[in-house]
Amino acid sequence: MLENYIDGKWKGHSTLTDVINPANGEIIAKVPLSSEKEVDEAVQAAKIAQKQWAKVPAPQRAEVLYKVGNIMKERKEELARLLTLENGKVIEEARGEVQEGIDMAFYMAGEGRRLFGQTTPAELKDKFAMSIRVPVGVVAIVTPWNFPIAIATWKSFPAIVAGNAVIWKPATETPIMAYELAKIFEEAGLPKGVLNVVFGKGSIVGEAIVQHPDIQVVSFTGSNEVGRTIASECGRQLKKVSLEMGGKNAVIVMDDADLDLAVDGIIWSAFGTSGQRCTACSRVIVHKDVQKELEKRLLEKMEQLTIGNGLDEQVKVGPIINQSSLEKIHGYVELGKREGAKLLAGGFPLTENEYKYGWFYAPTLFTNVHPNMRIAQEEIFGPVVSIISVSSLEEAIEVNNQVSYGLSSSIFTRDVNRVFKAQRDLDTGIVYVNAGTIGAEIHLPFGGTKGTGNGHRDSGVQALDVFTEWRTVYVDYSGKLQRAQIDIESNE
Ligand SMILES: NC(=O)c1ccc[n+]([C@@H]2O[C@H](COP(=O)([O-])OP(=O)(O)OC[C@H]3O[C@@H](n4cnc5c(N)ncnc54)[C@H](O)[C@@H]3O)[C@@H](O)[C@H]2O)c1
Repeated sequence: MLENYIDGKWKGHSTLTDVINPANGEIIAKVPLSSEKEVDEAVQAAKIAQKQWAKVPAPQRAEVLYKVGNIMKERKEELARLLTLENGKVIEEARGEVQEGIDMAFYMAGEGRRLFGQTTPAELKDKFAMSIRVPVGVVAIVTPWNFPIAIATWKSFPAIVAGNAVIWKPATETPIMAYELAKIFEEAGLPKGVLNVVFGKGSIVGEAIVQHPDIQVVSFTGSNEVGRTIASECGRQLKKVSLEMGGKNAVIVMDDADLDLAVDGIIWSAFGTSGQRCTACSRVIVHKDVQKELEKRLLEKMEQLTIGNGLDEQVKVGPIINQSSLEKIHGYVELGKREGAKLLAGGFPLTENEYKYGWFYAPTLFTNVHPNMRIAQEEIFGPVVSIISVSSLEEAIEVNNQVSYGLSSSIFTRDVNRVFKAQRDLDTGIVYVNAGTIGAEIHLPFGGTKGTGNGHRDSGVQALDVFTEWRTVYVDYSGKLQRAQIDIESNE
C-alpha cells in the first residue's frame, strides 16, 4: 500500500486504486487517489520548508543529491526490477533508466558548486554589476508513466539543488518509482517539506496543482492534449510553465547509408520500450533507391524480436502500458489500412497463450505511406512504423518537418555535406546522425520545437532556467548617489 509523502511524513489515504503489472495483469500495489486537500497540505509544508532550504548554501544542498545518487547506485538492480514490474519496459532498459537518474543526481550535485551567474562591467565608476540565479519558490512537477524515474530526476534534482521545494504528482500507472525515490530522499536526509509526493488523478490532483496560487512553476511532461490545458490555465494565472510533450519522430535513410546500421537504429528506436517513448521512431523516410532493400532487412530483423515479460533477459519488446493504450494503437493500425497504407508486418494485439493476461502488440510496419496520412502525422505511442519514400535529401527534410511535433530526428548517410545540411534544416530539438531517434544523455538539453514544447528544456544546465529566476544586483561602492540612465557626465 503506497502513501503520500507530505511534510516529511508518510500519509495513507482511504481512497485507493490498483497498480497493475502490464505484462500479466497482476495487482502489484495500491496507490492513493488524493484530493485538493492533500495538494494544499503539501504546498503549505513546502512554503515553510523552502524558505529555510533556500538559505542552505548550494554546495550543502548538493550533498543530499550525492547521497541520493549513491543510494540509487546501491539499489540499482532492485529499482530496475520494480520499474519493469510497474511499467513493463524490458529489464535492460529499466537498468538504463535508473542509471540516468543516478547520473542526473551526480551531475546536478555538481551544479551545487556552480549555479553560475554572470558578472559584467557597470557603466559607472565604483559600481559592480552581476546577475545571479535565485530559486523560484514552490514548484510542481507532473510526470508521465513511460519514464517514471528518469523524467522525475530531470526535473526534481535541478529544482532541489537550486533551492526550491517540490510538489510531485507522478502518473497513477507508475507510482512505485515515485514512492521509492521519496524514500531515498528521506534516507539521504532531505529536510521535511522540500519534496512532497501527492498521488492521484490528473483531473483532480494535477488540476489542483496547476490552479494552486502558491505554486510558482509547473514543469509538465506528458501528452500534447493535457499540456495545452495546463498551459492555458498557467497562462491565465501568469504562472511559469515548462511543457515537454509528444513526438512524431523520423529516421531518414539516404541512398548512401549503411543499411544494416540504419536497420539496427530503426529497430531499436521504433520497438524499444514498445514504441512508448516520446522520441520513438514512428516514421522512416527512405530514399526510393534503397527502399525495397531496407524493407527486406527490416522485416528480417523484426522476425527476430522476442516479445514478452520484460523481466526475462531475452525479451526485447515488453507490453503496452494498459488496455486503453492498446486499443488506441490498434485503432491507428485500422485507420492506416483504411487510409491505404500497405501493412507489411504485425497489425494486431497479441492475445494468445503467454500474452493473454497482459497487453502486448505485434511490432508493426506499414509501407506506401503518404506523409499526410494520419498515421504519419499523429503520435501513436506504440510499436508502429510508417515507411515514406522520397527522392532527395531536401524532400526528406521537408517531410520530416511536415508534422506538428518537433522532438527528435535522425539521418543515416555517409556524406558529410548531407549531415551538416540536415542538422541545420531538421526542425527538431534533437538530431542524431547515424543513430536512431532515441538515447538522450542527461547533461544535454532535452526537448523539442513546435507542438512538442514551449521552448523550455529538461536536463542539461538548461533545466535550471525553469527552476530559477535571474536576479540582477548592482552594488555601488562610490559612497555617493550615482545616477544611471542619465548622461554619464552628469555624475562627474
Ligand atoms: N517530450 C518529453 O520529454 C516526453 C517524455 C516522455 C513522455 N512524453 C509524452 O507523454 C505522453 C505519454 O504520457 P502520459 O500518457 O502519462 O501523458 P498524460 O498527458 O496523459 O499524463 C501526464 C501526467 O499529467 C497528468 N495529468 C493528466 N491530466 C491532467 C490535468 N488535467 N492537469 C494536470 N495534470 C494532468 C497525468 O496524471 C500524468 O501524471 C506521450 O505523449 C509522450 O510523448 C513526452
